[in-house]
Amino acid sequence: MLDLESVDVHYGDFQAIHGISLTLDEGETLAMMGANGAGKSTLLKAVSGLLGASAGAVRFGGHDLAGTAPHERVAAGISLVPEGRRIFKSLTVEENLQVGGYSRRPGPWNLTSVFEAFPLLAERRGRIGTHLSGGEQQATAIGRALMANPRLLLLDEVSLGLAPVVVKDIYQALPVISSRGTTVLLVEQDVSQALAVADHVQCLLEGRTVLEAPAATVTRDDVAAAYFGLEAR
Ligand SMILES: Nc1ncnc2c1ncn2[C@@H]1O[C@H](COP(=O)(O)OP(=O)(O)OP(=O)(O)O)[C@@H](O)[C@H]1O
Repeated sequence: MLDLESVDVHYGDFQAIHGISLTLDEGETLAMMGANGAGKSTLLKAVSGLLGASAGAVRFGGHDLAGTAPHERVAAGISLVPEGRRIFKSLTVEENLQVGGYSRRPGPWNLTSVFEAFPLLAERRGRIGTHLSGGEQQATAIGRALMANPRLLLLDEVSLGLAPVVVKDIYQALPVISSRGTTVLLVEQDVSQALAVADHVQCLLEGRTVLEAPAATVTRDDVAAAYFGLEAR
């Protein structure tokens, strides 16, 4: 479904991504890991179209996305949940979800299925954004992206700044999301959570891939070593 081939990304003269390749099949979950500044968010921006690749190719369903604007990528089935839980704070949970479904594709996601994936949201459906906890805001942001019925969901650091018990709640939804056929590319610094939900993991160091493997074959120590550039595989 998603295929990156030797992608470079620059911010002006600064090269943040160096020749990254990855493949992600339909229904799979890939966790992208790495320390702060490794290039994870930059990579998600190159897939969602917020940044262009300066070399290499980003293909979605076999089509090269070069020159395709972010809103066209959303229409094609790519939805990004950016870092920072940017929901509409003056709207209720349900209104936020409805905004996400404004230009929806056909598919399994609607208010009922989002509330099934995130039972905590069902109880808060009439509550406005300012009165939600960090975890509830994060769940709303993910639910809002699902309402568009993406084929590929990009999640940037969903656990950032949340208490471990809340992170567990959010992560419980991921197998439900996958079971409905949605493909997920997630950026995550919480190694245990990432290994628990992902089919494949990829670890970046200074914009380069230093580890790429099926999640079941990787240990926390492998990832820690890759984070710090101690071992490549
Ligand atoms: N707007 C920008 N202009 C210039 N350089 C940038 C910009 N955004 C990010 N960078 C640089 O690109 C590199 C990769 O940043 P990126 O945000 O992708 O890393 P990350 O792995 O997502 O880290 P974090 O966990 O801190 O978000 C870093 O060296 C960062 O300083």
